[in-house]
Amino acid sequence: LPRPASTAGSGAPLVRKAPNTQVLILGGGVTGIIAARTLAAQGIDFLVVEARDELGGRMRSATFGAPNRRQTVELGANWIHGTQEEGHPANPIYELALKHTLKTVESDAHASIKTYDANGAVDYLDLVHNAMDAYTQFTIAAGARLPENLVDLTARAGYALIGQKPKTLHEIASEYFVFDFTDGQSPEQSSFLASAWGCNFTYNVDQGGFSEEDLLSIDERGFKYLIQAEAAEFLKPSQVHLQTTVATIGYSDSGVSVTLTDGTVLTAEYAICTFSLGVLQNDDVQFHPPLPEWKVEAIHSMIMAPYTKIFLQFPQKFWFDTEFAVYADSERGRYPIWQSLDIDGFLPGSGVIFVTVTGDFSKRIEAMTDAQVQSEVMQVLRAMFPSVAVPEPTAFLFPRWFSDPLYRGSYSTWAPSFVPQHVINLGAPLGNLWFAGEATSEKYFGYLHGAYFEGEAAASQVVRCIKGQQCNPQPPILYARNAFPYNL
Ligand SMILES: Cc1cc2nc3c(=O)[nH]c(=O)nc-3n(C[C@H](O)[C@H](O)[C@H](O)COP(=O)(O)OP(=O)(O)OC[C@H]3O[C@@H](n4cnc5c(N)ncnc54)[C@H](O)[C@@H]3O)c2cc1C
Repeated sequence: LPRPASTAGSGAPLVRKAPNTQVLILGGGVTGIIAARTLAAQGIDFLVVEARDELGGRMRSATFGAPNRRQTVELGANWIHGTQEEGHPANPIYELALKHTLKTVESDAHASIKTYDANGAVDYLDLVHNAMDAYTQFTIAAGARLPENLVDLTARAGYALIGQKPKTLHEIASEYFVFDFTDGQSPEQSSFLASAWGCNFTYNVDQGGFSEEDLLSIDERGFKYLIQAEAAEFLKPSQVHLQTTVATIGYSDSGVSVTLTDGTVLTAEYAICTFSLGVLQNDDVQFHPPLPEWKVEAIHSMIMAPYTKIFLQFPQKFWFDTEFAVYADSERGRYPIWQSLDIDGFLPGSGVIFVTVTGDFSKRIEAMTDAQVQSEVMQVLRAMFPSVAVPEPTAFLFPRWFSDPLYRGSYSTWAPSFVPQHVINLGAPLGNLWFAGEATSEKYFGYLHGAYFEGEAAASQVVRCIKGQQCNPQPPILYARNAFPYNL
């Protein structure tokens, strides 16, 4: 919308009251775009407000590499986790990928692995496979607790219950590959129950999951293309404001008023806030009135896990021919998981390899300079390949999700103290302000498909409210209480 010139410089906030805009969608990631599509299908007017200069949110790609060897790499989401088995429901992200002819390749974290430690290549693949089997036992043990209504525990306690106590560096690195590399946090920090069902609801067809297949996007248009192409089918230019950052959100039972960082005020009957859990935790956006205690408790009882990929390009490939490599350091989680893009079927000849770090280690390195991180990474690579004269990389890229005020981390995971009441409260609306995002998904938190389903669900509820149909959001639970009191 054009900025009214008359009030410029007067000091008074500009009020852009978009005529007929009934719903403001705050954030243009998967949740926001699918919410917008749901409203568009019902003929409801809306406006998407997004701080960045493109849609996609945490589906974010970059062009990386030396000038004559540029490649598209995925800084954020890269996999479609679970596709479809015949006769079973499909992952909606997989359906979008098919619809928009996204180029993907099957990714095999179960078989295409090589193992290393500080002395170079050492074969402890049997331990990696043991860790995979242990995780299956872990999910079964967690599943058995649900019908009994047994309390949640840390994933570490869950592992102990199945007798799994990794001790050697190789065992610890193997556990990391299976656990932290997915959950983005350590077993000490994560929920036993939710880690298990998060896996089952996506991968286990018997539990309503999609399939065990993972696809990796290698599309040069970027993984984000699938959501941008979907948006292009229905989104009119007047229905989206890019490079528009929300500073405050005011809410009541009769409407929502959003103040942008330039002072402009947007008003609407309803709003759907899709900002990440990390943004909500970090007070990057202010709420008026301040969020009630039950909302604050829910927001801070979940974890926004940092998951960071560090990309390197070399003139020549000198590393493994598998897709993955696990590196066991004396410090758990120190540059442990390596992925090669320079393999057949992926991006052969690209010279690109990347390493992923998670959790507290990821936070630690975000505070360091690129040069310091590169030096640590190179130390590890040289330890993994002692007989190779490993050169300095020709390109290096290290995105900092945790310090980015638009994300403040990579994706949500459940802490053991995050109870069912909290997930209801995280998604519960405040007056006409609704909340949706991957984090509000009980079954699929953390995933793109979780974001998809939450955007669709929140917008469907808002449609019902607008149309005057029965629209009863689950009311918040003002006090999440213990079933059994402490006896102090
Ligand atoms: C490194 C990484 C790897 C991942 N890997 C995978 C994977 O392989 N597979 C998978 O399924 N999932 C993966 N995920 C998770 C997945 O990306 C998310 O679950 C999903 O993209 C979340 O979508 P969303 O719309 O809920 O949130 P977001 O994508 O965060 O969308 C929210 C939008 O709000 C905008 N915004 C924030 N603050 C403001 C503001 N103040 N004003 C205006 N706009 C604002 C943001 O720019 C963003 O576009 C990964 C995430 C990361 C970061």
